[in-house]
Amino acid sequence: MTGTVTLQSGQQFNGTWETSARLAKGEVVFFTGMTGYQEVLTDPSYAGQIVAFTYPLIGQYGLTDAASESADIQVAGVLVQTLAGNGAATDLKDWLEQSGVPVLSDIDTRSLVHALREHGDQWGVMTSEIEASFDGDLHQITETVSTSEHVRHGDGASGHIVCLDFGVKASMVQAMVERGYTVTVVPFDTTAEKVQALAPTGILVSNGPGDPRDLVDYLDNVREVALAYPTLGICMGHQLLALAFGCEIEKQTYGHRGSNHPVRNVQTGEVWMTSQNHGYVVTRDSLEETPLELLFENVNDLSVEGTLHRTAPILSAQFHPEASPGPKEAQAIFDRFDKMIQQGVNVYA
Ligand SMILES: NC(=O)CC[C@H](N)C(=O)O
Repeated sequence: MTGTVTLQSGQQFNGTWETSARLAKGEVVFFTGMTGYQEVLTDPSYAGQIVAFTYPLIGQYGLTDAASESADIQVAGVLVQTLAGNGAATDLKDWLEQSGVPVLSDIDTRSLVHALREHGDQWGVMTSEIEASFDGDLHQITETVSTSEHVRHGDGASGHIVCLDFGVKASMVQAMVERGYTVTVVPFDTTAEKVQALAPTGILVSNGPGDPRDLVDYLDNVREVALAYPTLGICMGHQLLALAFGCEIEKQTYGHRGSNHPVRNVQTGEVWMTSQNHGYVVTRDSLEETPLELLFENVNDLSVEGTLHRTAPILSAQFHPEASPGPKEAQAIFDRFDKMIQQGVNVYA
């Protein structure tokens, strides 16, 4: 059966409709990593987006429990050149079918990515044999991906990290559990008072889907919590900390989504190859006259990749140090956070 993805620019790409769900709407973005489709599909940061994979063969190494970043597939739809079955019980197509996620294969992903790079990431509709309009828009979906209750991970004695969950990836929590921490994941809107009642020694402000500017109502709370304890913000968490301390955010023409984005530490000159997944960025000029200073920059486009608070132990990264998928060399961020916590600053202590 044939199917089509139509971009808001009017461009259409035809392919083979692979699953029974007939319709998907969402922002169409592209991921450039050669591997990691399971991690991408289950990363809550992609919730509501239609993801095009630029690597032409997707599904060929099956699925493993350990590679899922959350319990379910999060993306709204999938665009691939070749959907490869692996002939085993862990078949990507079967899983997408069971999850009700529409998939188009035989898409000319190279042309599609050219279109997105020219016109920008944009709203799109995937359909087969039905008419569909472009109604709807990207809305804030944090509530749908954040935990509704406190969830504890690990029981390490290094300290207690409270994670404000804007759509956290499992491997981000795991990175701190591996460093001997107990991590409690709490709803994104948990007040500073309730966070304090959990007696944290550090705060993790997580990744997540959507436009951080839609979360203005929560910025005062994020700032209050961050100023009280050593804090690490990753991706959405980094963007929210930046907004909370007075920086500005803009939408990129097309996001950074892949496993080979080079990032330079401007203090040491060291360059890491990083995993990334974002469509918004902190504007570099807006750092001036805020308490945040630039710590990391993107080697390709010089965009802001991370900050340090000038006086408080607050560290943030636009990239994903937990990788999953991608190279692990930026894991040093978690070691630095560990060190910040061990040096210990807690305004309530
Ligand atoms: N991975 C993330 O946390 C993404 C943050 C934000 N939704 C963006 O696209 O920029």
